[in-house]
Amino acid sequence: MLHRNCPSPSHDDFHSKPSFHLWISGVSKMMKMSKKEKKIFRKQVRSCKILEKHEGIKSVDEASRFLFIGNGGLVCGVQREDLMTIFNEFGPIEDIVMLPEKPYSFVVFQDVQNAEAAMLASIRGVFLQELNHSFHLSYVDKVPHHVNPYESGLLPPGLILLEDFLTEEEENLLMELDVKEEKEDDINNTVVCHRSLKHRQVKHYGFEFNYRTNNVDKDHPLKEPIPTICIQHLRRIQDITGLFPKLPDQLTVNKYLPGQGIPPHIDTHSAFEDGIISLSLGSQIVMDFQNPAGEHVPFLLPRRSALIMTGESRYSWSHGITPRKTDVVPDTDHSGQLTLMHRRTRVSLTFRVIRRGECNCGYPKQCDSQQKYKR
Ligand SMILES: O=C(O)CCC(=O)C(=O)O
Ligand SMILES: [Fe+2]
Repeated sequence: MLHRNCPSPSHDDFHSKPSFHLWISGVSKMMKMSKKEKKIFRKQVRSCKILEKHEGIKSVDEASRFLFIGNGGLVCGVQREDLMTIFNEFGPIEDIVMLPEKPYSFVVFQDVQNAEAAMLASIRGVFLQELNHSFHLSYVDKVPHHVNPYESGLLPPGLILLEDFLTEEEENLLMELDVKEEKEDDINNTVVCHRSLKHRQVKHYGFEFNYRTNNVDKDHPLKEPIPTICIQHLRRIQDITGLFPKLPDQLTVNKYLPGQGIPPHIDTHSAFEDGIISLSLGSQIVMDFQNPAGEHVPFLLPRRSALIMTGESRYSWSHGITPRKTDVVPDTDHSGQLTLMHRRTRVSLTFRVIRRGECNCGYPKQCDSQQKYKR
């Protein structure tokens, strides 16, 4: 089926003839363009030129499964889940390609008919009307090569993931530690310590973590130590890994609603020993790691898994969770395809061993103990 897609203005009759026509969906239906439609068309032409300049990809007249979404990129404030929500209505999506720093993205449908339906809707101007945002759609015959970030082969050294570490029953029991409504008598550090941070809710056991100083007051333990229900799991991690000669004595419970995250950080060296454990309850999430060279590694933490950061991954890579409602993760069918997953409420239990004395790790640049003596 032929569509009048995104002609280059040089051979286009757009400027020469005031009224021109558009082919739609193979139905030989000619549409006289209104002033508004012409404006959209002009923007579409502009978007296509940007596409060709940036990616060397030309729009094509023939309908295809690949849709170029001009004005639909990350720098336009469009999120993957916006595209998913909008375009999923037209049929199953195989891939969404969003490139960092670009004003466009690509939606790959499983079937060409679905792309045609989306194109037709776009011509009718139905997208993002409520957000006062218009997309400029064109067919393309390929999408830019994008490296699957999960297949880069780069992994933070020292990172250990124990999948299916907890049973569903154990997960449910541990969820009881969830950050509940704050109770008046609980919040002044006497029993346990609750805090509502901008991006998530936290609760501490054993020692309070102070987010202003990024450290703990080691001389003032909280009255409530790590709950006994956790100890069997910590012992199991001890057995499996051979690590943790001393069991963790500090626990932070983080509760993330979909859309919430934690900024990239390295847990303060002088506050905690090597070996940081994080149990994921209620939802999988992608944790972003970054090394000092600036290389990013997204790392999927499945629900009911235990993550253990040791050595280089603990001391010199930062970790964080980007605040968003979805994650792009490898498909469970191991096809190498990426798929979009909606986050649910995630409760994480982070267990750490309070450090007594200074840190003398092999990563002085990231070590507050060792930087202190340099000043
Ligand atoms: O939520 C998590 O798994 C990690 C939390 C974390 O990094 C922290 O509290 O320092
Ligand atoms: Fe952390």
